[in-house]
Amino acid sequence: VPGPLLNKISSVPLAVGDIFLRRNEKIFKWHQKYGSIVCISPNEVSVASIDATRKIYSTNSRYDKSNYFDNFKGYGANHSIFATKLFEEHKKKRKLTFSFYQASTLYTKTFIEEGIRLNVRSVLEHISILSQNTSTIDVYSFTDWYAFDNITRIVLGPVHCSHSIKGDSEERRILRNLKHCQLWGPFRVRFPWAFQVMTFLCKYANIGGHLKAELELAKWCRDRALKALRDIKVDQANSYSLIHNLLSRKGRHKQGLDNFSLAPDFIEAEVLDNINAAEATVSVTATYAIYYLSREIKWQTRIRNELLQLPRELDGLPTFANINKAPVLDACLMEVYRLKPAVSGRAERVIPDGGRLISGVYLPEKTIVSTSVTAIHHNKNSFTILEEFAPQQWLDVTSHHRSTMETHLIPFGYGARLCLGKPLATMEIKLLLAGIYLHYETRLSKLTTEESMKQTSTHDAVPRGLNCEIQFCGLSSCNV
Ligand code: HEM
Repeated sequence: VPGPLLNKISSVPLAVGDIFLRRNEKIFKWHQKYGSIVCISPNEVSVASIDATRKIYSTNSRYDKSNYFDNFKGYGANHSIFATKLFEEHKKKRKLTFSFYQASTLYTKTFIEEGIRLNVRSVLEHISILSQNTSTIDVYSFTDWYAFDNITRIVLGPVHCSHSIKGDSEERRILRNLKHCQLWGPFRVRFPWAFQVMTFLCKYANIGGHLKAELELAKWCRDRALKALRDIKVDQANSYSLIHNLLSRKGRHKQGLDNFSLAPDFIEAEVLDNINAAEATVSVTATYAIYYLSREIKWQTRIRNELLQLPRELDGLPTFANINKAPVLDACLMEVYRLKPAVSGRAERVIPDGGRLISGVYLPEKTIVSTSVTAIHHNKNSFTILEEFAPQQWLDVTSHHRSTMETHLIPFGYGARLCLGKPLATMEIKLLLAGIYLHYETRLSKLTTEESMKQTSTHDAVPRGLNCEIQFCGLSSCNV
């Protein structure tokens, strides 16, 4: 396999990339130098073509996930859908929540849209109050609360969900600590023992409280899930939530599923995993969207003009069905997905028995392979503008070229394990951006720099500065 000689005999170069949170950048540079398949570490290979991606991730290929996903075991031995490594076991489990998260379900349940719209209103109130007293607002905080409140409502139901946008709370503290914890994630994965020792020492020195954030979130989720499980009446038609959905399947032996997968332990693991999967990714993406739009005012103006043409509901927002069809907003989001995919780059799979031929190179069984999302998103045969935020390339394009671009846009993964939350994430982000840009013009604060917004290769690819200060100007006072 092509690649730097050192990578073939030592994992140090990749480990350095991990520790300095630059894994994705490093792998992309190796691709630029050595081509579409590179050795990134002994027994680890990265690919940068859609053909290879299809071979690795498609349903027919049946590759298992790597041991990296053991880091996401929910509680003890319980593997959620995301963390289940074996192809066949995953296939069975995925059926449990697949239909719940499909666009055809989510986009037709008024309960879901209503809940998200309420949270958009809460964000707008938060901005309105803060902008009277401060000149800039940290967008990365409220997008985080927003994403958390949305997913907890969908997973736990309206009674047991969080309300972190509404006021300072235990949840806000946990979320703040989780962000800091992200920066330690790659170190924890590389050196689990060193991380444990560090956590132990920090506990005694009474510092580094954020290192426990994942445990705190797990406890929070378990407490709420247990309450929700106790309170839910399965026959109650209007208690729509993931927990309700999983419980109402229990005992029905639908689709030949094993009973074990519906044990309360599995449900708890799934609750934690879905909350984890949805909170940071949506928040990071929405934050980068507001960042780019604040840098390029002309695009927020175009979004606003487009939204102003749409009929509004009583809460002042157009329906999601209409917002979702707005082309400029869509093009801007596509560019954010392309430039700042909220993923670690570690969608690792294991080459099955007998080995496989990938990109013309034979890879022996048990080799770990993954696609470099950064390399695919910077493919010059698919995208005309590579480095800049360029929504126009999604608008001024033939349908044939657009479909090539869409094939090369993979922030939600690919194939058999494509993100289950893609429709939900898109709905949340578009409704939030519509709410903000119908009421405010946003500008970059001097505190927000390219350096502070540099994307790290942490599990959810957070911005290095862990905040994003933005100026909000109410439209009437801005004369927009
Ligand atoms: C912009 C936001 C999001 C991004 C960029 C994103 C990205 C991803 C990616 C890349 C994967 C595949 C990982 C792999 O193949 O190893 C994935 C899986 C998953 N995501 Fe998301 N995600 C987002 C939002 C969400 C939301 C809102 C949910 C809500 C529940 C969610 C739930 C899941 C689940 C359950 C899986 C596991 C699917 C499986 O293994 O079958 N994600 N996500």
